[in-house]
Amino acid sequence: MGEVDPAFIQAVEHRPKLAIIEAEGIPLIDLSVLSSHESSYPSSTEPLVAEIGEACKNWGFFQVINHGVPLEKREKLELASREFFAQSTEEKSKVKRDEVNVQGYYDTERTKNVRDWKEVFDLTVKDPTVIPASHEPDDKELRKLVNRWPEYPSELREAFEEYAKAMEKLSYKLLELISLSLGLPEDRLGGFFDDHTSFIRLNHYPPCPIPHLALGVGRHKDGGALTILAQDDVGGLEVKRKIDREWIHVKPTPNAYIINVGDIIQVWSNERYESVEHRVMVNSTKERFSMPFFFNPDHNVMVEPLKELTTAQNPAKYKAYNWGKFMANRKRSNFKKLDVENIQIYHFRIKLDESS
Ligand SMILES: O=C(O)CCC(=O)C(=O)O
Ligand SMILES: [Fe+2]
Repeated sequence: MGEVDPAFIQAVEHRPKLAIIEAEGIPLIDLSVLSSHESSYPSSTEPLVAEIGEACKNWGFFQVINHGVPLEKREKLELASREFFAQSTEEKSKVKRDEVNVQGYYDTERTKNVRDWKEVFDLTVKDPTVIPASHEPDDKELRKLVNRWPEYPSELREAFEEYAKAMEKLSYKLLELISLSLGLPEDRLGGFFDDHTSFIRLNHYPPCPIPHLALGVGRHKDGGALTILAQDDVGGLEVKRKIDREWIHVKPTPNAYIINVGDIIQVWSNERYESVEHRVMVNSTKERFSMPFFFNPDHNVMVEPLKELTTAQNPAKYKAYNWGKFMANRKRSNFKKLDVENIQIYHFRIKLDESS
């Protein structure tokens, strides 16, 4: 790439600092106590629940080890992803997303209207996945998202399906632990996910000639419930630390998953837990691969603070909003550069004087 498209250039205040400051990182949590039991939570899991609660409250992010996901499943999909992205643009474009079916390959995503230095391939976990056809509140039409499978590598489909199953299992476990950490029954949140709209994004961040000016993904918060991220050993993910709002590097830990609570858990918990801003740095020599699993509820779920977590002294901080419409709105603005601001949960935030 000779001349770099100015659409990639971040505003001065959002440019990354290339020197990595080694600081206290996000918590590392060992899930091995879970493998000794299957369905109910004996008292031996209480310290784990407390640890998860603290991590969600203080960071919104943590890493897990001994999570029960077989390494081989992850490695198979990582390999298939590398093989897919190594093809020519022409080949990859055969499974390119379009305005009707937003699943597939694309290399022009923008975050807050600045282009991201990456290419991605999106696949829904349930195939097909049903979501509203448009973001218009009165439009009741639904649309089926179907996955586009590339011809090469032919192993991608099976690798994806196996990995997605393992991610589903881990996300239900995490959801139970998060419910318990909020003082709720373990099965309080699972019902929102019967027809979940989760998807996996395969990310490829090529080497970048201007790593001090561009980002792999600009600063953002994840809009869904939970994200489970597999990153390779290159590094580049940064999380905004809550205590001082500094960008903190997330050091790769072999075979760990990085978990973060998304906007939906922020709303359900009435802000006991917060969805935290993060971004991805790129570098001039190494390409990087990552695979986030976005755990999202059914499209018809109305997201609002859970009644058990609100009181007269701590009233609901959000009005209810429909997840499917929220998602349809986001997908729309991903696709085209629009002048309007991306939909955000603060658009549903109740101002104090309205609620009193
Ligand atoms: O690649 C990464 O490390 C994170 C990507 C991310 O934050 C996202 O796709 O939402
Ligand atoms: Fe993210």
